[in-house]
Amino acid sequence: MVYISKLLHGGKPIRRYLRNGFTDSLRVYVRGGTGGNGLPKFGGVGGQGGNVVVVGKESITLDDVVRSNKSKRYLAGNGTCSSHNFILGPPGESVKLQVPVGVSVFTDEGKKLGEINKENEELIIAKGGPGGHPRNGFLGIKGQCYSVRLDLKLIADVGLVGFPNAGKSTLLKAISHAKPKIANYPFTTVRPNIGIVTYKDLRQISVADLPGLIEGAHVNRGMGHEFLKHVERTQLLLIMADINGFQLSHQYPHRSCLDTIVLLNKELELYNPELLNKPKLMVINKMDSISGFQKFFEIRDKILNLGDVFYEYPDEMKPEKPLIFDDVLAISAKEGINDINLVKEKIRHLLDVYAEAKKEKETEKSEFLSIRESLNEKGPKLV
Ligand SMILES: Nc1nc2c(ncn2[C@@H]2O[C@H](COP(=O)(O)OP(=O)(O)OP(=O)(O)O)[C@@H](O)[C@H]2O)c(=O)[nH]1
Repeated sequence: MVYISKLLHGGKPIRRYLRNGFTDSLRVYVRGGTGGNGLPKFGGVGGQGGNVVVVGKESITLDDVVRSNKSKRYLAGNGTCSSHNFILGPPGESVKLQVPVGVSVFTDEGKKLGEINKENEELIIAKGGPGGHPRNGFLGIKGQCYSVRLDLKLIADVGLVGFPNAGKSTLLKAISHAKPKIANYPFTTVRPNIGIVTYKDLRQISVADLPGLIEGAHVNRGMGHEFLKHVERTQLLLIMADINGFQLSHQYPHRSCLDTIVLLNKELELYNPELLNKPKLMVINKMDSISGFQKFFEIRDKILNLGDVFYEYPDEMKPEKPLIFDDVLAISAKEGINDINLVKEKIRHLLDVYAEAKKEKETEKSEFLSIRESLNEKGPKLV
């Protein structure tokens, strides 16, 4: 079975967090080793303290990291002091901490130490101290020590974003084999769900369904922006809205479908304006509702030229830059079997078109570089 799933996924193992529930943040304590003391009498230099290094692994989750070391402390070995037998003290042993691919490492002050994007990629997160030598009075120096946060961002191809109750989980269930929780109340989805969409030619595309966003998410209303980090690495944003709009409860105003799209535009922009540059597919759901199509045709052009309607909104709701969609689809995730196929095909088409464009751009860039290199070789020599 594992072999078959590996085969279907193009020979690569399917990331474990794509199959299971997962922890997406973990705090651990790390300490680099202390350098060994030098030997003044002979000018001996102490060994360097070992480092704490994170190493990327596709096949593990942050839960595995906890299970493998419940203390969550990673202490590298100290360097050996210089001695008669070893004038240059041997270095301390480095500690390797395996983490899932997609992890970024931050200090408690929020400084980013780096990220792991590939299998076996390594990053030193706590350096060992130098050994004692003449310039530091032959006294070994302590290594770096602090707590760090391992922050996992999903690496899914498509990210589903929308207000609560828009039907994101229903769509995910319909297009993939995922089994998300579906209910007629907001915030049914409290953590990201991942589904794998399989096409007839066995190509597989991963889709992440994120908890619903609401207006004011940037000030932590609803689930806040916490989950938006997971769409940063997706290639395509699938933005979903309910044709009937959304109302959190009776105390809150009812927002029309167009309002929710403008508000999503605003929240995405406040989180990270670069998200607006990603390819985007707009899906309007619940078209089986009464006068669904009539409502859709009233707003279709406005969705495609979103910037033109901003003047109708108060300043606090107005985004700086409009979302520009590659396409707008009107579907019923619950009733429309053909609609589901249409969404699947559209996702595939857009991913293929953008992958092709990216490839062409890279080829152009490398051709340009090689032309420049050859011109440099043959061009007039500047003295
Ligand atoms: N009429 C109709 N109802 C739908 C459709 N799609 C989803 N629903 C219903 O809308 C409700 C919310 O659906 P979900 O899929 O849980 O919505 P969600 O966007 O994942 O919601 P959160 O988890 O709160 O973010 C459920 O009662 C669904 O049955 C549709 O196409 N038509």
